[in-house]
Amino acid sequence: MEDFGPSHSSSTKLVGQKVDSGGLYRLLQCASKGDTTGVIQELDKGVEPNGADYDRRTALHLAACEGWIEVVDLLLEKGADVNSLDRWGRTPLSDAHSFRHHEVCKILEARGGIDPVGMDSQVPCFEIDHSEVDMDEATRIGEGAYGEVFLVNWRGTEVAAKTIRSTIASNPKAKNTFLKELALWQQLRHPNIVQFLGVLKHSDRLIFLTEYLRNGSLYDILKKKGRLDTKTAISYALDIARGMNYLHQHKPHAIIHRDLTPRNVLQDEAGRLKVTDFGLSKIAQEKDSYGYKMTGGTGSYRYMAPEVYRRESYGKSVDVFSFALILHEVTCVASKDCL
Ligand SMILES: Nc1ncnc2c1ncn2[C@@H]1O[C@H](COP(=O)(O)OP(=O)(O)OP(=O)(O)O)[C@@H](O)[C@H]1O
Repeated sequence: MEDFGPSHSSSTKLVGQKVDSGGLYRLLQCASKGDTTGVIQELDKGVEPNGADYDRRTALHLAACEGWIEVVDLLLEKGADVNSLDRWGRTPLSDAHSFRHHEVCKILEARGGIDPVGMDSQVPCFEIDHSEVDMDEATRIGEGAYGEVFLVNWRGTEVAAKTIRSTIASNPKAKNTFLKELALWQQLRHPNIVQFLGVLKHSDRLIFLTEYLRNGSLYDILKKKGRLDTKTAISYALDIARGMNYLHQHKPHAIIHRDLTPRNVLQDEAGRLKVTDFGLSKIAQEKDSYGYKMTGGTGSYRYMAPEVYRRESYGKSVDVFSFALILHEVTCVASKDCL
């Protein structure tokens, strides 16, 4: 996907002021793709190097996350703040540490970079003490195939707490697979991927926290609005494509979503779409052994490539199939009847 135009130019909240949001988004996109020429172009146009997206992620965070040495050097040269904090309290060095980009770590450290989250960024799955979240005060948001979702308060921020059904959590093999998927999710950082925050430890239930997206799912949006206008549809398509591209480009192995549906695409306050729940469907596909229902009950079969339910392939093509169907629906047919 080559178009790096603004996601939602009129509604997006940006930390960097005095620039059009399109310029800032292009800078962020170029930084995350290692496009040095694009970064220079945007900075030359006057885009502020410390501008940030809604999650307060700067171009330096994104370049450090991906290990783009040249872009990191360039941004620092142009005045990027080496210790800017994103919404999760992470600096560019925290991200470079997490992804083991040693050269980038050295560059950032030489410029005074610090990593406030320290070893937390290295652990396979960030554990949060259950006493930090009062589940008795939780507000139920909804329910999916794996369990209920609640709105809770964690460290002064509203976050989503996803509880996993006891039928799954009590099965050691299923629980283990779940934790492995969460450990992978914990490593991911992208503006179009829902941010995983951690697993509650010492809890009698399996509960994990993610960022809370107050506008709900694309499913809710389509149900309410029906077919979208072209501009919105393109902007949504780009958001999903960027998130999916990030998953598919993941090294050393591509991450295949397997359950990309409008219900698994959520919208933040700024109007940006983020993909969630990737990889977790792998567990549901082993439904027979764990005895719980497949997500198809809420509409997943509709978006599922034939090779998945024939259990022939779980490659990138299955996500492309789902993506194409979602695109078709948001641009052509989305109506209350088809959802
Ligand atoms: N991070 C979140 N922020 C806000 N709402 C959320 C979040 N995660 C899930 N939800 C809402 O909670 C409900 C249940 O979500 P969940 O992911 O458990 O199931 P689902 O995706 O709807 O269905 P399935 O599990 O069958 O795919 C949905 O309505 C979704 O919009």
